[in-house]
Amino acid sequence: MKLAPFLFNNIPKMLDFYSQFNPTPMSIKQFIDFGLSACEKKSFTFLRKELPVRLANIMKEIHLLPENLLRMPSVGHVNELYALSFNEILEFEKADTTSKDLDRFCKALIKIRNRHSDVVVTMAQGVLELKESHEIDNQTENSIQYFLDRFYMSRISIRMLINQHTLLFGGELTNDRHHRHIGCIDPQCDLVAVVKDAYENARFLCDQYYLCSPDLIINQHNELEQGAPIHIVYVPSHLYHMLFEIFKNAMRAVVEYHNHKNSDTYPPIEVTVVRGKEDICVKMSDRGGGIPRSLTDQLFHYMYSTAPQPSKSDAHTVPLAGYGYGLPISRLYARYFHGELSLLSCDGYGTDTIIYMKALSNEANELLPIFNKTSSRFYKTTIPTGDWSHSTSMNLRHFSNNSSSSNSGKNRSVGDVAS
Ligand SMILES: Nc1ncnc2c1ncn2[C@@H]1O[C@H](COP(=O)(O)OP(=O)(O)OP(=O)(O)O)[C@@H](O)[C@H]1O
Repeated sequence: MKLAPFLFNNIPKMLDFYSQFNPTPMSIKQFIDFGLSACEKKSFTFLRKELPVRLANIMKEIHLLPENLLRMPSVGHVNELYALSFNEILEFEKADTTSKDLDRFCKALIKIRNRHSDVVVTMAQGVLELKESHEIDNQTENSIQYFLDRFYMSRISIRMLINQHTLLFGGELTNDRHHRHIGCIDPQCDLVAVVKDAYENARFLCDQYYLCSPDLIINQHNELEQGAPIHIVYVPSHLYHMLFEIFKNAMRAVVEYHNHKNSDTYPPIEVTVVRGKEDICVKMSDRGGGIPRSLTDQLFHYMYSTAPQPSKSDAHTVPLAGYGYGLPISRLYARYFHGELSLLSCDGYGTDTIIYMKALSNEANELLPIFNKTSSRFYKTTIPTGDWSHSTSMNLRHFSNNSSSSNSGKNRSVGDVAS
C-alpha cells in the first residue's frame, strides 16, 4: 500500500499537538457506567480526541526507535498504517454530530480496527527482519523490549475503546440484545467457564500435536461467600487469551517432560480460582519439569521461545507454541487493568503461573503508556554498568520496566483538549 504524500503533510504538526496530552485512563466501572447510559454523541466527542491522543503518544515513540529498526520494511508498514488511521480520525475533529456523521465515525472505527488486525505479527516480523540482518547489542534489545511492551499495550487500549464504541453503537450486537454484556465487558464473567473453555481449546491443539493431553482439575475458593461461584466484571476475551496461552505452555511442558521420561501417564494441570477482597487470582500449576531460575528473566522477552519456530506454511493454523509472544502479551493483558501475571517455577518439578485481577471494577484502571521526557530518555540512555558481581551463567539484564513515570512538563488530558 503506497500512500499519497500530501495526506501526511500535516501529520508531524498534529502529532506534536496531540502528543502533548496524556491519555485518559478509564476504569472498568467507568466503561460499564458509560455503556449503561450509552450516549453515542458523548462517546463520539470523547473518542475523536482520545483516540488521536493515544495514537500520537505511541507514534512519537515509534519515531524514537533505533534507526536500523525503523528502516525494516514491516516497521515502515506499521508506521504507515498508524499515520493513515491517525489522519482518518482527525477528519472528525470538527465534524457535526448528526446521525450521518456518527454513522460515518462508527464505520471509520471498524475500518481502522480491521486495518490494524495483523499489527502484532507485522511488528514482530519487523524485529525478526532486524535480527536477521543486524547484530543487536544489549541496548537495542532493551529499547525494543521496552517499546514493544508499550506499543502492544497501547494497541490493546485503542482496540478496547474502538470495540466498546462499535459494539454499543455500531449494531454489532443486534442478535444479542438481551445478553448481559456491556460492549465487550461481562459484568458477571464466570471464571470457571472461561477456564474450561480455554482448556478445551488448548487441549484440542495439544491432542492434535502430541496425540495426548493432561487432564484438568479445578479448585475454587470464594473468601467472601464460601462455596459461591466466582464472578468478575471483566473482558472475557482478555481472560481467555491469557488462559489459553498459559494452558498451551503448561500442556507442552507436561507432555514433553513426561515423554522424555518415557512415562505414559501425565499428571493433571491444576487450576485454583480464588476470590479475595482485593484480588481475584487464577493459579495454574503444572508438573512439566519447571524452568531453571537462570532462564526466568527471559520468559517475558519477545521472541524468547524454546519451541521450534513454526514454518511460514503454518501461518494460517494456530501452532501450539513457537513465537515467544504468549507470555509477554498475556502479561500485558493482565496489567492493562492493573492486574499481573507471574511465573514461579521449581526446576525439575513444575511451574505455577498466576493471573491476578482487580476484584473491584473501580480499581481496575487502564494502564497506559505516556510519551514524555522520561519515556523518550529511555531510548537514549546507556545501560548502567552492573554494581554487583555476577555469575557468568546468570543473565543480568535487569532494567527498570516501570512505566509510572513522572509527567515531566506534561499533565493535561483530553478534557483540556476538548475545552
Ligand atoms: N509452564 C511452563 N513450563 C515450562 N516452561 C514454560 C512454561 N511456560 C513457559 N515456558 C517457557 O517459556 C517460553 C516462552 O513462553 P511463551 O508462551 O512466551 O512462548 P511460546 O509458548 O514458546 O510461543 P507462543 O508465542 O506460541 O506462545 C516457552 O517456550 C517455554 O520454554
